[in-house]
Amino acid sequence: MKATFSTEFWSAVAAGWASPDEGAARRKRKMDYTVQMETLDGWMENIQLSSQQLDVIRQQDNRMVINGSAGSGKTLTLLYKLLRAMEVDEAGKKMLYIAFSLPLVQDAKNKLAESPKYKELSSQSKHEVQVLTFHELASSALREIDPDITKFYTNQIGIHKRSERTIQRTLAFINKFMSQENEKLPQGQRLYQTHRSVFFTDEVLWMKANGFVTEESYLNCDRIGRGSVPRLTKEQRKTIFKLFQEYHRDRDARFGNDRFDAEDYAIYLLEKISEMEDDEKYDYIFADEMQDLQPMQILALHLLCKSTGKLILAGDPKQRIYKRSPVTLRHMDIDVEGRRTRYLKVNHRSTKQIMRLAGSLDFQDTDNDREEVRHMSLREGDKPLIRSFKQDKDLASWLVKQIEDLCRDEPSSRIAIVHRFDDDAMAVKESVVHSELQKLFYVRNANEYHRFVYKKNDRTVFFADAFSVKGLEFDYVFLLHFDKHHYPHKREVQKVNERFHDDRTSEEYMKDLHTVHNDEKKVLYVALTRARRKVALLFTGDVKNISPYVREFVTRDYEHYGFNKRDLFS
Ligand SMILES: Nc1ncnc2c1ncn2[C@@H]1O[C@H](COP(=O)(O)OP(=O)(O)OP(=O)(O)O)[C@@H](O)[C@H]1O
Repeated sequence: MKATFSTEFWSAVAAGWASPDEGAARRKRKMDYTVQMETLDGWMENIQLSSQQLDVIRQQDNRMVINGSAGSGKTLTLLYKLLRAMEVDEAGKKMLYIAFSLPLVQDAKNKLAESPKYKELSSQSKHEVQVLTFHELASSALREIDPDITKFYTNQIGIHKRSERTIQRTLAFINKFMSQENEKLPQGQRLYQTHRSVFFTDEVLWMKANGFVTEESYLNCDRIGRGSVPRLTKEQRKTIFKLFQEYHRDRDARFGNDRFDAEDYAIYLLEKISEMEDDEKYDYIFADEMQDLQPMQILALHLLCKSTGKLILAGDPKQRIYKRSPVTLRHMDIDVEGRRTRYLKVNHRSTKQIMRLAGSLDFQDTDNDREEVRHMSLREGDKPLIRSFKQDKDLASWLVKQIEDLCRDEPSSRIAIVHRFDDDAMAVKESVVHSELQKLFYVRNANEYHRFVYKKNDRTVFFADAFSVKGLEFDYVFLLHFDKHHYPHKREVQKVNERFHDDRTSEEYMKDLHTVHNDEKKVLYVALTRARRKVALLFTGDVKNISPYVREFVTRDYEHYGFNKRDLFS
């Protein structure tokens, strides 16, 4: 495979997002009446599907989106759709279930393994069923391109978790260019100093995530998701595109079989799909957490379906915690208009009190052009608690006591401490809370989630960052860092401030800052909605240190301790 992306194929993609499945995707919705009266009881233990979930499971469209708030049963419904396809379809079908991360793959596999229906159906070996992350799926295509390739990504890598390898090599490349070549360019094509470093890395990966890998498509694209500063003129875009090509040539020459960036996976998979015969493709693809799949990944899944195949996407735009994109499903010719997009409205995970608090966070979802759908929760519970502590050690001893009590009174409950150290392993290790917890409990990270099987007196707590708890659920969530440095995360605010230097009054600055707040509130929303029974938001310092997002909560919706609610608004 050449370093440059094949112009012919990618121009066709960018021009019309043409799909061989055009006819099939427009096919009329058909209800399968044969099992319409079934309730599918007993397929999974302790699950009685709602009529709305049943309706979605029975729906037969070739392209479908299952939308719904956190905890509304999207994953469950998707798994049931897989089970139902296994039951009703004639033998020999190829079925693929895509989960967002390795822990979620394992979680889906566990749920299937525990399902009496799956046990029955898989023992018949009627179909070929795979459960994979997107990267696991795509790495097989890359192996064909280069059998000597040594390293593979198997997990989804998003904007906040760039691979170090990719960052280092893009930075080295752009820094060399800026110091040696930039000045030699004609004035208009020269890049600004602000185009170096992280800007270039993000631009390259964004281009690949959205399929802007030919000059024409890149020069004409709408740079949604890239912020307004630093500006990039059309002439400068030409420079960036040349660098984009040179970066790949340079990378391939220097890194050989260790050359792929995570965003290349979808691109190469798409090129491979364009050479595939229909019968090599899948009859069914079910993809969860679609809001965080990149456009090229969704396009690859769409094209990886047989012409008569089905692609079912499940997701919640409110939980999108990675970058926005100019490429929509419509651009990709994935027709999910009308009843092909279904909303699950009842929350089966969190209590009314948790959802009320999380639901009052005010953020927009620019991709969600549909009217807001109201959701309801079934269970009542305690109000969330917001609590301040003088110092970390006070917070740690309170937390230890709470967890001690829970381990004694409700030994089978799952407990998570959700932090914002993100990928900073050193910060985790050095944190007072983490070291105090380690003295008394088994502290596990999110990757170990699927391996957690309750044993009496197990004393397990999960200590995980707000990104890696995505898609997981716990009975109790203790959210650390509910302060102004972490919600919004100061790293994200700093990035915007650095881009604008002293000019923090411009409209563009306000727009980019607004985007940061929007994304950070989604991170908080995801973390809060992991809790089934109760959530506590904790911070240290006085009330001035609290996260500004506290003001979006209705004061009667939470208990508080250590500060006065009136001081929040003074
Ligand atoms: N009909 C039901 N009966 C009992 N439990 C249910 C039902 N539907 C969903 N649940 C449970 O509710 C919880 C949330 O379901 P699920 O994980 O499928 O939601 P989700 O919409 O995918 O959530 P998220 O967007 O946060 O990942 C799970 O524990 C699931 O088993």
